[in-house]
Amino acid sequence: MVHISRICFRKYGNFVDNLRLYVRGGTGGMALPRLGGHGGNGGNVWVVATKNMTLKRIKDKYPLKRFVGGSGGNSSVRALKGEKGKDEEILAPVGITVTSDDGRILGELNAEGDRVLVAKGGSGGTPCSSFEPKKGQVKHIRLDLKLIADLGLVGFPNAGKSSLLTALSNATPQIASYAFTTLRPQIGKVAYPDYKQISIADLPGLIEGAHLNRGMGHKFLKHVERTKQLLFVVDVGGFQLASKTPLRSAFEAVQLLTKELELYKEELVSKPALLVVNKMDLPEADEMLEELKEQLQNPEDFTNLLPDDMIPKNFITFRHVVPVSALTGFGVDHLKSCIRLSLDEYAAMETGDTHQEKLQALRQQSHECFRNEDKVSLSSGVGGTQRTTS
Ligand SMILES: Nc1nc2c(ncn2[C@@H]2O[C@H](COP(=O)(O)OP(=O)(O)OP(=O)(O)O)[C@@H](O)[C@H]2O)c(=O)[nH]1
Ligand SMILES: [Mg+2]
Repeated sequence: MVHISRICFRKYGNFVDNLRLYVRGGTGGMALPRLGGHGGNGGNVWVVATKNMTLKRIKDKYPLKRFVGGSGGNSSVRALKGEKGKDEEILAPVGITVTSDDGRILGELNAEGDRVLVAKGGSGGTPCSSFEPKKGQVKHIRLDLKLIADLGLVGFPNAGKSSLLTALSNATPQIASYAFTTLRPQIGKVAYPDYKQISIADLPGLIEGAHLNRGMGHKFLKHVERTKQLLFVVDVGGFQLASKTPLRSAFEAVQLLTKELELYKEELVSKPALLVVNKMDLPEADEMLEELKEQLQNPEDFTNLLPDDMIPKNFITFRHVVPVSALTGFGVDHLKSCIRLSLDEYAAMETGDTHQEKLQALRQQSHECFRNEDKVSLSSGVGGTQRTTS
């Protein structure tokens, strides 16, 4: 046990998914009282989303974790308006949420080139400010990385999540027969014959009691917050963490995972989800699969298998239940098709929704437009144009 925790510590130490930084906008420049000039404004500090950047690189490159905008130039006889201070840019990876120390969200970096202003430079001195410049904003900010992937793998340790990602994608995650092999999230890309690519995030295994900070706790669940769908993976034969902990069947594993997600953030459970039943090459796998399917038909009838406080408020209805063997490749192509189908359906629904929303907004706008026209014509007393309502 000690051995495992030492390994966890060493490997996890390489992965940084949040960082606290000191930022300060540049001070404004002095004005020249004699000639009534204006000092230049201090430079701003921005966080800018860039490709191939990691929080670890920021940490290594700037050990002081301090970013300050340039000072504004003083006004002089040659230039009555002082030059603006240089902006400071913190290059950060895509997928960052920037928050202030008190938890207020300052902005999100969802695509390359997105930028968030984190500290404004002080204004330069002017005759109105008695020629005195202002200091820039000072803050501590937090950069919080949440992976952006189409699907997130959720499962107990050893269920075969990383093996599945290897079978599906180009990723080469670490695979081993002990729990907690995966210690940091990793993304794999799955390619389709029509060149469409989708991304899947492999996460460290959750265990029963993660909400009580057991195992890796809920630490990594933030990485499935932004995924479009969830891919539950269970071992058809169930899971037992240690000889002293109960053996959980595949059905129990599904419900315990659901409850852990619910305890982390209830919205997560309403994401579309697929269930992968792995290790179908094991003896008696077919019988166990049948039993699981039956239990999933009427989950309420089997809640007695779970501890009272671990019964989910709502049972997930999976869009697809797919038996596979990551080891032999059985069912993997079918799973690939189901994933694609589910994502395409979801995208079509979303465009349908946005279409409806846009239509609704347009209707609302034209409604308001007509109402304003009416008001104008009434207040001006002009008969104006006539409109027939349909
Ligand atoms: N028989 C059989 N074994 C499998 C299959 N898939 C994975 N395994 C084995 O199960 C063990 C765990 O596999 P991993 O892919 O590391 O499991 P994981 O869910 O990523 O585990 P953690 O990273 O610890 O959460 C390894 O010994 C794999 O070889 C399968 O389809 N059949
Ligand atoms: Mg793994």
